[in-house]
Amino acid sequence: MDETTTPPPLDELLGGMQVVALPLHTRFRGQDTRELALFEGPAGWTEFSPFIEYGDHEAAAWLRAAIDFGWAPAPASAPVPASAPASVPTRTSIPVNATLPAVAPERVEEVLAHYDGCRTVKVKVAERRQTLDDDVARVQRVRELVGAEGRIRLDANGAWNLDEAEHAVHRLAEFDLEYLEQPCASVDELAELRRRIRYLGIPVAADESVRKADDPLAVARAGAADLLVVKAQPLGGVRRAAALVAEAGLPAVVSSALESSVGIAMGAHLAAALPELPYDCGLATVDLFTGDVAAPGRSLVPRGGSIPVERPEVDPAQLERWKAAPERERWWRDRVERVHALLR
Ligand SMILES: O=C(O)CCC(=O)C1=CC=C[C@@H](O)[C@@H]1C(=O)O
Ligand SMILES: [Mg+2]
Repeated sequence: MDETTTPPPLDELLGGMQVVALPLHTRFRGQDTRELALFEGPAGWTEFSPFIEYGDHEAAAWLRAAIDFGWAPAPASAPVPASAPASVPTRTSIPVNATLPAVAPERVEEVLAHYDGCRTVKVKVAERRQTLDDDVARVQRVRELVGAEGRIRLDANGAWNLDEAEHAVHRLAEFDLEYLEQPCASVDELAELRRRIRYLGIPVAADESVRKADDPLAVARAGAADLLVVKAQPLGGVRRAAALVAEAGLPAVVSSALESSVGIAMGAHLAAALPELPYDCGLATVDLFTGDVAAPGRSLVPRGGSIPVERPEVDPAQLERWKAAPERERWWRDRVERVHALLR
């Protein structure tokens, strides 16, 4: 636990907990609905949303992050660790990318229309039960739509082996790629792929090798990535993630964990605190939902390609509208109780 944020008692956490199930307009990560828990702490609303299949040990970092964002004292009075950059935001808005699930080319235009003014598109590739031809058709359609000035990055979620990744890059390089996110699963494979495709000049980004690793700095130390994708919740919160970026010494892209506007605000505060932000951030994913917990018109969705660095006001009517079923709420209460016990 960050020494500045002692976990509140369990009763205090559970007392104000709200569990919602937000529908997605397009299937993402094999899911049509995103379940998440919200708490209202003294510093404001905060989110705890490890994916359903994650175990308690992995979920502990997500709870630390939620507590840090909802219970940390105001930045001005907080004694932050020397290794962490100031948590006072240095930016007031964050440029963001559109996130395109692995849809058929016919649907690309409709999905991208949700993202107002985004010049960068992250395209999901290497989806199960799809082929490289499907990826090529999707990326080709994106390039047609964004024009020569648009930026295209790909995310394979570690699904390719080394040779598949090398082959895929050869097929997809003609579409002028900004970077390749987690093309292979292991740090060794990333390092070797990076060596093999260096002549193409396409950077390799690490995502799962940071957020799901026992040692999130190992990929940077191994020289296996050109940049890191960092997510506030899995890395234990804004301050811990910012300290990790500083220690890694690599450029970073802040990305969402498919959160409501409350969790996205946590990501926006992380992006605002980083000294350098050379890439658009993956924080536009509220646009993948058909509902949110913020009041209508107040969601953290891009306007003109950016989101503001602010805590959205949570709307009781939206909490009621998207309230999870009672058995799912019980499931989340049990989870919070178990994970809270791990923090002590
Ligand atoms: O980075 C983005 O553009 C959006 C966020 C995003 O892609 C993800 C959010 C949540 C879970 C992940 O499978 C996925 C990712 O792999 O980056
Ligand atoms: Mg990723």
